Amino acid sequence: MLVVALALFDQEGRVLLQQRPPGKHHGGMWEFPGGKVEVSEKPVKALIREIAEELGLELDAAMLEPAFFAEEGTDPAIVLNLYTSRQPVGEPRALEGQDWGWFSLAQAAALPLAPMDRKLLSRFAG
Ligand SMILES: Nc1nc2c([nH]c(=O)n2[C@H]2C[C@H](O)[C@@H](COP(=O)(O)OP(=O)(O)OP(=O)(O)O)O2)c(=O)[nH]1
Repeated sequence: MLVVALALFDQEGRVLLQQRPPGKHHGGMWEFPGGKVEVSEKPVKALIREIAEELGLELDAAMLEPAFFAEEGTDPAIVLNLYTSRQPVGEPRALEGQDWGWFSLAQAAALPLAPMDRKLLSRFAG
């Protein structure tokens, strides 16, 4: 299964993270926004769709830079492709009622993160 997610940075170098709803897989843990790529869907299009659904932000493919990936599990194996964007995108709105925020990399690392998101975050910290 392919999942796409976005590390969106603001002008202060903080990254946007959101909290997974309670009751879902990894409920209550923090993650980069994104979601599953549908069959026959181009991954970058899936990411643009998910960001619009979750945060009300209209992104353009040209704003998205492929960054890192992580993988875990079997049956199904999950591959998470992370993109970055550092361009101003307007004010996010939590359209699915989720908590979200801008975090420095140190603040982000102190949150309870979903496992693949933690691995990906550590790539930015160098
Ligand atoms: N971001 C993230 N997702 C993970 C991790 N481990 C893991 O199994 N997943 C799964 C949970 C979800 O099935 C999927 C992420 O896609 P999603 O955000 O659209 O999932 P969802 O829970 O909203 O949707 P659903 O499973 O209820 O259909 O990847 C992880 O470490 N980080």
